[in-house]
Parts: sequence; C-alpha cells; structure tokens
Amino acid sequence: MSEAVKVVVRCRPFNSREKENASDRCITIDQETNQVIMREVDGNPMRNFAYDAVYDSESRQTDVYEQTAKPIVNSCFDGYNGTVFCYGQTGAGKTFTMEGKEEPKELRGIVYNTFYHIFDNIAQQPEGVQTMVTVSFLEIYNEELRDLIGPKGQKLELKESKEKGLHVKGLSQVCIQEANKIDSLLQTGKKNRTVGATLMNAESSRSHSIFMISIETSETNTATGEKMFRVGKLNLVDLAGSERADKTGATGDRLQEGCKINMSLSALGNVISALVEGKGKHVPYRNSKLTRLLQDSLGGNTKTVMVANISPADFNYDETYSTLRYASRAKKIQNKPIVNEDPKDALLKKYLDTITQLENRLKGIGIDDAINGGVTNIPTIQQPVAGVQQEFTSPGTPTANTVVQQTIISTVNEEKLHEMMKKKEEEKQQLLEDMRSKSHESEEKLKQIIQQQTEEKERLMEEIKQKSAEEEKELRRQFSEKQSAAEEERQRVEEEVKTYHEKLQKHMEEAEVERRRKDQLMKEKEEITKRLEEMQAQVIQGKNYEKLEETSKRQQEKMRRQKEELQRRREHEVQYKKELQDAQDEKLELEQQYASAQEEAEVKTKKLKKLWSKYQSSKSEIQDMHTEIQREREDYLYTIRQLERELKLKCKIIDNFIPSEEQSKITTRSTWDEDLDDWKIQSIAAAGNNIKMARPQSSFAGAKNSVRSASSLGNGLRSSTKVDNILNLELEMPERTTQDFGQEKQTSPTMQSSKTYFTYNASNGNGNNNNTQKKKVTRPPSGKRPKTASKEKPLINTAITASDSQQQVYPTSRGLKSSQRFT
Ligand SMILES: Nc1ncnc2c1ncn2[C@@H]1O[C@H](COP(=O)(O)OP(=O)(O)OP(=O)(O)O)[C@@H](O)[C@H]1O
Repeated sequence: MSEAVKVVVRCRPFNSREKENASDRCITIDQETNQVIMREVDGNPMRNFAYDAVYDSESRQTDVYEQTAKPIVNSCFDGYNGTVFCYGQTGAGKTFTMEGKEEPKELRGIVYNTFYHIFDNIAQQPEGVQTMVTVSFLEIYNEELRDLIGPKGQKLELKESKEKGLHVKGLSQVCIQEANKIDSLLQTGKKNRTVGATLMNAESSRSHSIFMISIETSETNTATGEKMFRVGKLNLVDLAGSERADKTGATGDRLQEGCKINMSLSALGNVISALVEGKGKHVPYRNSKLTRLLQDSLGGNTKTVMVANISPADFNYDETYSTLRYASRAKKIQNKPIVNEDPKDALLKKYLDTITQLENRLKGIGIDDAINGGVTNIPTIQQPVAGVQQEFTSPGTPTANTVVQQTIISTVNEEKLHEMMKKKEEEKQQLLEDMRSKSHESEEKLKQIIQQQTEEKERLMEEIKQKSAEEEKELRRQFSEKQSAAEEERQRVEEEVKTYHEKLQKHMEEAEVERRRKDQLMKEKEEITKRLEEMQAQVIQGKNYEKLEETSKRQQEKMRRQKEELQRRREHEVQYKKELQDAQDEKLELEQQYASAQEEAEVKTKKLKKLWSKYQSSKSEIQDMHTEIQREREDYLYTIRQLERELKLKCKIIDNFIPSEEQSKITTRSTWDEDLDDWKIQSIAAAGNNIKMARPQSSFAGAKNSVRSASSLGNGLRSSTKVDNILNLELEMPERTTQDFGQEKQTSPTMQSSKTYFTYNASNGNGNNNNTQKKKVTRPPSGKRPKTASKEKPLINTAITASDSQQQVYPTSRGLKSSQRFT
C-alpha cells in the first residue's frame, strides 16, 4: 500500500531582526482549514496552501510532536521505517522544532519527545517482548559525512551492500537503555555539529544532521514458538536552511557552506520534482549525499513527515513562498512502507544468538558442576593429564640407563606437565570466576533492571496519581477562585446598586426636607403678608408703607426663585431616577445582548473564514487560469508564427513555380466545403501528386527525359526540372482513375497502360464545352516517348494533338483536359 508523504507547516514568532526592520505579517495560519494564507505583498497576489496540519507561532512543541512524529514512532515499533525532516529557510525554526531544549519540558523538541515516548512504549510492552534501541548521529557538512558521537573529525563513507543495503561505514551506534541518556548524547552531537553565526541566525546550522534511531523488537510466536524480529529505523533530519547570501551577509567559509547547502537542497528539490512528475522519470538520488541517504524516505520504504518551517514576516516573503511551494509538491510523493520482518542485519537477533551460544558452551564444559562441586570433574583438563601419567609410568623391562633416562625424562615431563596443569588450572579457575561473576552480574543486572522498571512504573504511577491529584486540586482551586471572583463581582454590583439607592434616597430626603422648609417658609410668608395686609388696612399709611411694600416685593421675588429652584430640583430628581432606571435597563439589555452578539460574531466569523478561503482558492484558480491562458496564448502565437512561415514558403513556391493563369484557374475552380471543412478542387484526383509518377524504366528512359523537358514548357520555365514535378499531370490511367473522376468505369486495357497529362482549358470549368472534354492519348506501341515531345507547345492550355485512332473518350471533367506533347 502506498501512502503520501505527510506535510505540516509551522510558523515561528517574529524575531528581533524582523521587529527591528518593522516587518509586517504576511502569513495567516488557519488551523480550522489547515491552510496557510499569504496576503498580497508588493503586487504578489494573495495565495493559500493547504496541508495535513498547520501550526502558528503560539503552537507548543508537544502539539507538533503528538500530531506529526508520534504516529511515526509508533509505527517504528511495528517494524516500519520512518523519517521526520524539517525543511525551511535559515532561521525559520528547524532546529527548534527538531531538538529544542531538554528543560523546561515545554521546549523539548521532536528528538527528546521521541526518546521519552520510545521508553514509555517499552515500559508498557507485554512480558516476553524484548527490545533494543540504538542510535547514531551524523552530519553532512560540505558534502562530507561526519560522525557526531564517534571519534572526532572522522570522515565516513557511504557504502552499499547486499546484506546491509545503503549504510554509512564505520558510523558509531550506541545502545540506549534509558531516555535520559539521550541528553548527554545530544549535547555531544551538538558540540560536534558545525554551526556559525549569520545575520539571519546567530546559531545557524551549517550542515544537515540526521539522528538515526533503530528500534528492534523480538516476540515469540505463541503458535510456533519461534522468535519473530522486527526492526523499525527512524531518521530525524534537521536540514540546513536555504539562504540568500545578500541576507545572511555570508562571506568566506560561510558563503561556501551556504553554496553547498543550497546545492544539496536543490538536489533534494530535483528529487521531489522527479518523484512528483511520475512514473518512468529518472530520480536523481545520486546527485548528493543527502538525497542518497534520504532515498528510502522519498518514494521508498518509509513513512515520512515533512515539517516546513516558515517566518511570518513579509521581509522573508520570497523564501516563505518558495518553502510553501516546495512543501505543496512534497505532498504528492508516494511512499511504499512495509514491515521489516526478520531482517538479516538485526542486531538484537545477533545478540540473542550469541547469548544462546555462550549458554550452550557453558553447558558443554559443565559450568553448573564446576560452580557447584569444584573443578575435579572437568574432563578437558583432567583426561590428558591422566594419559600422560600412564604413558610415563607404564610397566615394562627397562635397562638401568633407560630407567634413569626415563626417570629424568619423566621427572622433567612431570614438572612441565605439572606446570601446564597448574597454568590450565589457573586459567580454568579464572574462566570460571569470570563466568560466575558475569552470570552473577547479569543476574544482578536483570534484577536491577526489573527492580528499576518496577520502581519506574511505581514512580510513574505515583507521578500520574500526584499529577492528577494536583491537577484536580488546581482545577478545584481555579474553580473556587473563579467562583469567589464571580461572587465578589456580584457583591460589588449589589453594593454599587445599594449605594446608588442610598444616595438617591438621601437625595430625595434632602429634597423633601428642603421642600418642606420652603413650604413652611412660604406659609409663614403668606401669614406675614396676610397680617401685614390686615395691619396695613388698619394703620394709616405713612412713608413706611412704601418701605414695607418694597420689602414684601423682594420677599415675594425670593420666594418665587426658591419655588423655581425647588421645581428644578424635583425635575432633576425625576430625571435622575429615570436615568438610573435607564442605566439599569441598559445594563441588563447589554448583558443579554453581549451573549447573543458574541455567538453571532462567532458564527459570522466562521462563515466569513469559509467564504474567505473559498474566495482565496477561486482567486488563485483564476490566477492559475490566467497563467494557463497566457501560456496557451504564447503557444498559439508560436504556432501562428510557424504557420505564417510555412504559408510564406507555399506562396513563394506557388508564385514562382505555378503560372499565374493556372493559379487563377485553380482558384476559380475551388470551393469551400463546409461539411468536409476543406477546399474542393475539381478533378483533384488528376493533380500531379495524386497521380503516380512515371518510374524511370530502361525502355522509357529516353522518352521520360523527353517528357520531362516537354512538360516544363509552361510559363517560360521550360528547362526547369522542378517545374516538371509540379506541372506534370502525368497519369497512368488505372481502372480506379475513372472512379476518382466520378465518371463511368473505364476498363480498357489501352487506358491502363496509357500516359496522360492534364491541364485546365480556358473554358473556366464549363463541363459542357466540347473543349473541356478530357482526351486520352495512348503511347506508341514502342512505349517510348517521341523525341519531338520537347518541341511541343506548352503543357498549359495546350490542345491535344493525338491521332483520332489513338484517342479515347476520356471521362469528362469540368474544364479539365489532357494534353500530350507527343503524337
Ligand atoms: N516556534 C518557535 N517559538 C519560539 N522561538 C522559535 C521558534 N522557532 C524558532 N525559534 C527561535 O528562532 C531562532 C532560530 O531558530 P533555529 O535555529 O531553530 O532556526 P533554523 O531553521 O534551524 O536555522 P538554520 O537553518 O540557520 O540552522 C532560535 O533562536 C529559536 O529559538
């Protein structure tokens, strides 16, 4: 089953340089539709691209990991190969995405998360499943392969073998048992990786790095009892960024590195293009080390994810557009991942085989007995010694000399033997000791591992419990915080309303008191006025009268003003009350409106977004159509130019080689046939090219030459042989010729062997004219053309001068007549 390369895009936040040069945002990430929208910049139209997933500058490392790399890591456990590679302009965030930092947790990139995930998976595997994890780390710097965790500065070579396939010879492979070992390994690799500062990135990677993880698992088949091995190889690739020298400000080494980087990236681009273009197309994997190493990841046996990193700033518009186009193309690559079962180069298998062999060897030399009951029964050392002793002490009838000799030899041999035995004994002891300690060590290790795993499990369980308890606590705390905040808010509003009411009440009371006081005053004043009037009526008015009247007037005026003031205050009070009521109503209404308006806004935003993306895609479709039309137009113009050239040639030939009167005759006899969508020319079947030309035959050779010169008489072009070819309306009259003319069948044998020339006469195509009758002239029985032929009149409009006896009735064709220049 083939599957497409998965492509995701991640946009980083603005960096300080972009902020300094006041760059604008030109990218919008729409996570609902998985689209990246590029706004219009400097006359470039708006563009949108869709991918498998998109991440904006707020996206978290874990989100990117969970949705992109995690599924691939899981499938490596099932025996699939996987590749995750980060692609993009320099400083776009590839290394941040791929590596990040180990602490704080939130900054861990794909490599870190992969390891924690791998060891989480291992911890959850059922009993009996064995796993082995190994890693390698290399860089491709200036087209050279370098080991990042092995001996420093060692250059490596790419090799291909039947057993291992394509591999890097001599590359270090480190076995990892715990996830946290990865940090030191990564640090070593990072220290060894080539980085350099450019204007675009203070820590720019100057090489492509590949972190290779191999996950080997073995499981026993419950039905057959056989061990099954699976190997999943995972490549985590952090590519160097594409860069423009004018932007990076690179010179010297940096510039050279940049060139090499761009070259290998363009080789990668060519591979992608070739794969996208389709079957049969040669894929240039061999053009760079990068593409050779990634051969399986692009169009091969691998599940691949490409992370395209981009900048949001219009300062990088061109680079971003190029990355997005690159990424769009990569989506079309089809891979064919398969499970790698029982591979020949499985390290785990080799390890397990070696362990079994060692165990068998131990059994073979009685290791158990040796351990339990001392060394006396070990045959390999005991038996030869016994044999030697027997040999030297065997009874016989020796002489005194021989006895002495034998005794000396025997003593010497015995000593040697003794020494040998001692040595062997020591070696054996040492071996046994080693084995014992090794087996003890392995037991201890096993116990330790089990103990560690159990502790780890317990710790994890404890951690999870703690975490969930903490989370619950945190949620509860947040909830109660929110609740108390809401309660506080409610109390505050209530308090406010209460204060408002109190103020109002106080105000009203004050106003009431004031009113009462004024009423009282008025009353008093009225009473006084009344009394005054009464008194005035009794007292004779002197000069005081005027004074009193004036005072009363002033008091009345004052009272009027006070009344007005009271009235004004009452009105104010009413107004105030009304306003308060309105404010409360408005507040309520606003509260209701806010909820519904927010919902409405959300719905409308969604609709707007949909419409917007539709608009965008239609726009880009139109743009594409324009480009297409432009291209077609150019094609058409090209074709027109070509046709014009051809037409000119034809016109030139006609004008120079066909007599003008013949041209006009042909033109007047031509009609456009709508049904056939072609020109119809009368008696076209008799035209030169439709008639078989006379082949040069030995018997006719002389005659043919004569005919050629005879037929070139028209229009003063007698000597031209080219004209012969054009003007010779030579006809061998086969049976079918008459059919071509649409006339009666003529089957006369004389006709079949005859040679006839045709030309239009002056009748302008009137078929009833006697002159228009075509006549056929047969050759003289000799078959030779008469030598006088060249002296005949021109072919064109020439009357036939064949003898009556030779003349046949020829099919009538409008205005066509045959001519012969030999009689
Ligand atoms: N998503 C992100 N969030 C926050 N910071 C980011 C993000 N992506 C990148 N950065 C920061 O931007 C800077 C450049 O990123 P990085 O080194 O990963 O770029 P690169 O694509 O690997 O560049 P080069 O190709 O030159 O090596 C770093 O300081 C990095 O921390």
